[in-house]
Amino acid sequence: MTSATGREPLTPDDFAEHARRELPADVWDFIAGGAGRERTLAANEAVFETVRLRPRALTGIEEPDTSVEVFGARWAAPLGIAPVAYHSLAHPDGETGTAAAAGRLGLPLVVSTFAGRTLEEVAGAADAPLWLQLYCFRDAGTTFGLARRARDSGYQALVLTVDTPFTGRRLRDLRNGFTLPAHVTPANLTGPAAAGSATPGAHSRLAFDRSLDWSVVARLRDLSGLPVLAKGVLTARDAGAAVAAGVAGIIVSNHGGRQLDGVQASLEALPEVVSAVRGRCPVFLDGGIRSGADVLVALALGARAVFVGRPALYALAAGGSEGVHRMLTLLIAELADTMVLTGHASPGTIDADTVILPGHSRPHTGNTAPHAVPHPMPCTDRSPG
Ligand SMILES: Cc1cc2nc3c(=O)[nH]c(=O)nc-3n(C[C@H](O)[C@H](O)[C@H](O)COP(=O)(O)O)c2cc1C
Ligand SMILES: CC(C)CC(=O)C(=O)O
Repeated sequence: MTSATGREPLTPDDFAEHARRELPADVWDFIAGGAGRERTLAANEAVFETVRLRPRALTGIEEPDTSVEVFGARWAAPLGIAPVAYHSLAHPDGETGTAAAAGRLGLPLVVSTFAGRTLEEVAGAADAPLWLQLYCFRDAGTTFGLARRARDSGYQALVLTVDTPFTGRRLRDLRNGFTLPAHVTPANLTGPAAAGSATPGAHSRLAFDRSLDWSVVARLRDLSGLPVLAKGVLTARDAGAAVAAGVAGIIVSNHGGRQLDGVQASLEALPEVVSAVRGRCPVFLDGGIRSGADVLVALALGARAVFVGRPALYALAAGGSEGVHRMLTLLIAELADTMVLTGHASPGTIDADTVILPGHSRPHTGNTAPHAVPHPMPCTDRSPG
């Protein structure tokens, strides 16, 4: 697992560079790409560059405790792996390799509806919490069957993806005529739900249920007995609807810039959602997290924890299960260092005063409660005027 410069990867970007060399060009494009002109994809990472950290001196913290509690389970850090389809595209270890790596470190994995391994196989490989991400199919029996299987094999929550009535216009895939290699199939789908899945974009338009409304949250919760989170919320309005529908948590996400190009970066949307939720459920974030400092910034703006998507596949491509273990270990170590240097012995104290947002020379004062209503995040649009 060495990079182009012959060195061990030290950051998610190093893993990405390695993956780019390993993977066929069309597979790289499927993973790395976004919708439309990829403005939101770029903004997800760029927005973190605009936030400044505030150091603390002589705090006496020797070893910070990075762990957090989520739905009664202890995670080793406020960090998990986002649902990403087909890990076997990146490496034969697939989702079982990712689950084993995350599990060894005490970090959760959200398994995609489009996993290349069965839910039961992944459960057998994991020692840490598993959540199942759900797409809802026109064939409702498929969706509810997945939810029941998740409950029966020990998954701790369902993550309903709410931003994808069909997949966004991903121009790289359209130009490449992308189809999945024959060995990569959705192991948990059978019958009409699986038909045509080798072409993800076209398949989503045929198979996904676009008639859904928020009442599906209660149906999924009642039949599975599991907490249901909504993934893909970016506005106060949708956050309010999600809470009213009874979600146990919200994941602020724009699907890694793969759905509606032009929407806010996830971090930009986070304060609005946190304010609207008013502590009624935990708020999580994915999109653009590429360092331990990024994790801390998201917590400072009100996230309980964050998820990484592409970095998991890049690390898998670079070194299989061991690669994922190394990438996650590096992120936890960076987070721990950043916590010491900003004066936080545990994630619970990381508050809005830990960061300065663009356009501000000082942090907002008077807000020292952890995860309290944070600053508004100004738009990072760099266009003139
Ligand atoms: C290749 C790929 C496949 C994805 N598959 C799914 C999926 O099956 N379900 C889902 O809800 N989100 C899916 N996502 C979105 C991720 O869950 C997540 O929102 C996004 O990757 C986070 O951004 P990041 O890649 O910058 O960390 C996928 C993302 C990628 C890159
Ligand atoms: C197979 C796709 C529907 C997975 C997905 O959500 C994505 O590619 O963003």
